[in-house]
Amino acid sequence: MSNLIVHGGTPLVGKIVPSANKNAVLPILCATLLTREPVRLRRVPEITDVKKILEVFRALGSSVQVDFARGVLDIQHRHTLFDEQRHRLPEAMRSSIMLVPPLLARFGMARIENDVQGCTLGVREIDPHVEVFERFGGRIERRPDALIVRSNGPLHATEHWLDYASVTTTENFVMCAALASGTSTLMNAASEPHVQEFCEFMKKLGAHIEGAGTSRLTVAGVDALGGCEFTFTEDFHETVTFLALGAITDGDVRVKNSTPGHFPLIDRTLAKFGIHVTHEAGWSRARIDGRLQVREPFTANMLQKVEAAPWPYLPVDLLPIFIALGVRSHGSMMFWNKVYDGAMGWTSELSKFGAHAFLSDPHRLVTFGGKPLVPAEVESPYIIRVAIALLMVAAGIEGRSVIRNAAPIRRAHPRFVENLRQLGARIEWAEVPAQDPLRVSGT
Ligand SMILES: CC(=O)N[C@H]1[C@@H](OP(=O)(O)OP(=O)(O)OC[C@H]2O[C@@H](n3ccc(=O)[nH]c3=O)[C@H](O)[C@@H]2O)O[C@H](CO)[C@@H](O)[C@@H]1O
Ligand SMILES: C=C(OP(=O)(O)O)C(=O)O
Repeated sequence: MSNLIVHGGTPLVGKIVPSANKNAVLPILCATLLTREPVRLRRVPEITDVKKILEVFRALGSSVQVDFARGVLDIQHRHTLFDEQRHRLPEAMRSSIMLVPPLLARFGMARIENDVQGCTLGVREIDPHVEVFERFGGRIERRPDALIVRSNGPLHATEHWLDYASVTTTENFVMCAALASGTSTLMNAASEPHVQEFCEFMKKLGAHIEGAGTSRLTVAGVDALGGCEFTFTEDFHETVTFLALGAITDGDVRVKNSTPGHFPLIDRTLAKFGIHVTHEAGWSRARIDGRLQVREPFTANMLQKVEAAPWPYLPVDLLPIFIALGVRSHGSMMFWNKVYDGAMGWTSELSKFGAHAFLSDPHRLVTFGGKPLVPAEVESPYIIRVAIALLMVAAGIEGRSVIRNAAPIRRAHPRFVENLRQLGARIEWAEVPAQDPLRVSGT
């Protein structure tokens, strides 16, 4: 088990260049399997999810050359073969499901393990994905441990309207449509920055996509996709994380940011806690005047609130980071997770720091911030952004805290601890043997 030991209370100061967004990198890696031509990716982050997908590609016989120090990946799926008996898609990561369209396109069959769940945020359906595969002509076979998807020959174009704007289902739709015969249309498509970045990459491969960044996508199928070079942009999750870490420690952090156009709502949400963000000459900076303070709404008898939902709402993956700010800020704030029904259970851990947070229902939490906080040993669930949120709270409290089970951070953020140390944090990883569940405490 990987724990983080944090000696908090030090203001974080300095400059950070964020890594690439895991949720753009992973679909793009999966999409490379749609082409037999060489692809070069730059700014590839050394994170565990990337390594898992690259292992799969190597096992399939693809050529994979990666230099994480330079962030360069050269990949070519020319002599690639998939054998359903031998090969398994990685479990414990949602992105595995995005290997299905390229496997279907290349080998006419794919297999989805039952555990492609990723972060434990509550129910994460695969039904919208299955519907998309079926719409394109895929046939589904249910087995006890997996679903098998098959297609005879190329997929055929389709029109589809999603129940909700699902990120990975939209990416799967685009991958299926890119090589399907005819023009496909998706309504209620997801439009997150990572979906836009993914569509940009697909266009570089030669896909014909219109409407990226909107809720209506049109994809005209082509016979084959080519190779390309592509450079990942900075991860907005990491940008917000470092800005918020600067604010919660009363420091001054500047973060490189080439896409300030994605930030107006994020900035306004930070302003609700008294944090003022500026974007100048490619760098973002967060400052607080005095102390973290929840801004009172003008409407009488209403709680100030942060609502997270599919883009262009505030991204749900940022909610834990804002909850960390909520327990530090004076005043009350309501957090409303409109996406997941099981993403808030971890908030009971906050009481170990002396924080007051009330879970009203599975979707809504109220923080009563500004209480005196104490260092603590807390347990992170298997949720990347929660491990970070707990670390953020600890970083703002003088004394030694421990975040147990913080390893999920390595799924998305390379050199995270090194980056924090560069800003002045006193933090280190501690590898400890996992506890035996049968061992009674004290024996
Ligand atoms: C690899 C990747 O890109 N993962 C991201 C992707 O996951 P992923 O693509 O799995 O997330 P979805 O957009 O499908 O949403 C996840 C779940 O939320 C529920 N749901 C979602 C939206 C909605 O309007 N109604 C609703 O009920 C559904 O149960 C769904 O299964 O998008 C999520 C939502 O931004 C992020 O948390 C994940 O980090
Ligand atoms: C929930 C996340 O990832 P995944 O969908 O891969 O579990 C995340 O990136 O915060």
